[in-house]
Amino acid sequence: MNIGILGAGAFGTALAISLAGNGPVTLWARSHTQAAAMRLNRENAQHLPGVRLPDALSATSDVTHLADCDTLLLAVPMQQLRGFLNDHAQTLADRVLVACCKGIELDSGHGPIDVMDSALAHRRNTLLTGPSFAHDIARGLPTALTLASADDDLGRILQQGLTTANLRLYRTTDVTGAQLGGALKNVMAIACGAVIGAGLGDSARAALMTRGNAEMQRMAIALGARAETLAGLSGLGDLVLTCTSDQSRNYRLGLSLGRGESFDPTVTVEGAATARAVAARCVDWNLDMPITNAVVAMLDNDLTIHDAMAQLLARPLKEE
Ligand SMILES: NC(=O)C1=CN([C@@H]2O[C@H](COP(=O)(O)OP(=O)(O)OC[C@H]3O[C@@H](n4cnc5c(N)ncnc54)[C@H](O)[C@@H]3O)[C@@H](O)[C@H]2O)C=CC1
Ligand SMILES: O=C(CO)COP(=O)(O)O
Repeated sequence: MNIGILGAGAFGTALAISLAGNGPVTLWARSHTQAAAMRLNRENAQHLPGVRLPDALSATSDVTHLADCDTLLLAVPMQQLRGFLNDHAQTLADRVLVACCKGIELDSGHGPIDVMDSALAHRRNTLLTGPSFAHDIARGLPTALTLASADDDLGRILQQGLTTANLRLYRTTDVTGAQLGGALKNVMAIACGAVIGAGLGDSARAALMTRGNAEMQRMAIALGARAETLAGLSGLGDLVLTCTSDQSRNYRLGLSLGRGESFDPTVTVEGAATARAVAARCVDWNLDMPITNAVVAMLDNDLTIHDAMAQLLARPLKEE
C-alpha cells in the first residue's frame, strides 16, 4: 500500500509518523512554508511540536508528489472537507480514500463518508475513527481505532495496511454508526468539560456521559446504525477518552464555558458545529436530544451550565 496523507495538522502528522514505521509515507500540507519547514527541521512545529518526523516521511505541498499513492488519508477538519474535496477532485480521483475527521457537516447534516459519497463520483470512501490523541499516536503509545468501510473486502485491505506497531485497527461495515459515534462524542465532551469547569463534580460527569451515550445511541439507531458499533471504539471508547482528558480540545472548550473563560477560536473543535448541525435537525428527525440542545444553548450564551443542568434534572422522570 502506498500511502499519502492530506492535511498536516496534529492528526495527519501523527498518523504519518506512525505509518512511516511501515514504509515511505507522503504528508501533504497546503502551506508551502509549513511543508518546507517540516522538511528542514524534521518537526511540525505548529501542530505537533517536540516530535521528530521520521526519515520515511516526506513532507510536501505539491499534490503531484501524491501521484503514486493508491491510498489517501484525508485529515482536514469536518467543516472544510467538502471544499477540500472539490478543490482536489482530480488528485483524489480513482484512489481509496480514508476520511480521518469527526463531525457532521452543518449545511447537509451528513458525516464524512456521506459527504465524500455525495461530492465525489467514486465510492471507495472509508473512515478511520476511534479514541486516539495525536500526541499519543505520535509518541508511539498504544492505540486502537476503527476502520469503517461499507465494502468489507476493502476494509480488510485497509485494516492490514494501516495497522502499525502502535495502531491496532478493528473494522466495521457500519459506516453510519462509526461516523455518528465519532461526531457525537465531541458534543458530549463539551458538556462534560462544562460540568467539570463549573465544579459540578465527577458524579454529574458520569451521569452526563451515560445519558450522553444513550442520546448518541438513540440518534445513531434512528439513522440506521447498529447498537454494537456505538458500544465499540468509535462510540463508547471515544466518548470515554474525550470526556475525561484535558488533551481533548472539545473537553477544554467545555472547561472554558464552565469557568466563564474565553477560548481560542482558531483551535479545531469539531463538537461545536456538530452540535448545531444536530440541534437544527433533531425535531425533523423526531429525536429527543436534550444534552446536544443544552450544549448549543451554552455555546450561544443562552444558558449557563448551572441553568442547563437544572433543566436536565427537571426533565420528566423516566425508565432508564
Ligand atoms: N488531534 C487529534 O488528536 C485527533 C483529531 N481527529 C480529527 O482529525 C481532524 C483534523 O484535526 P486535527 O489534525 O487535530 O486539526 P488541526 O487543527 O491540528 O489541523 C487541521 C489541518 O487541516 C488543514 N486544513 C484545514 N482546511 C484545509 C483545506 N481546505 N485544505 C487543506 N488543508 C486544510 C489545516 O491547515 C491544518 O493543518 C478533525 O476532524 C479531528 O476531529 C481525530 C482523532 C484525533
Ligand atoms: O478525537 C479525538 C480523540 O479521539 C480528539 O479529540 P479533540 O478533537 O477533542 O481534541
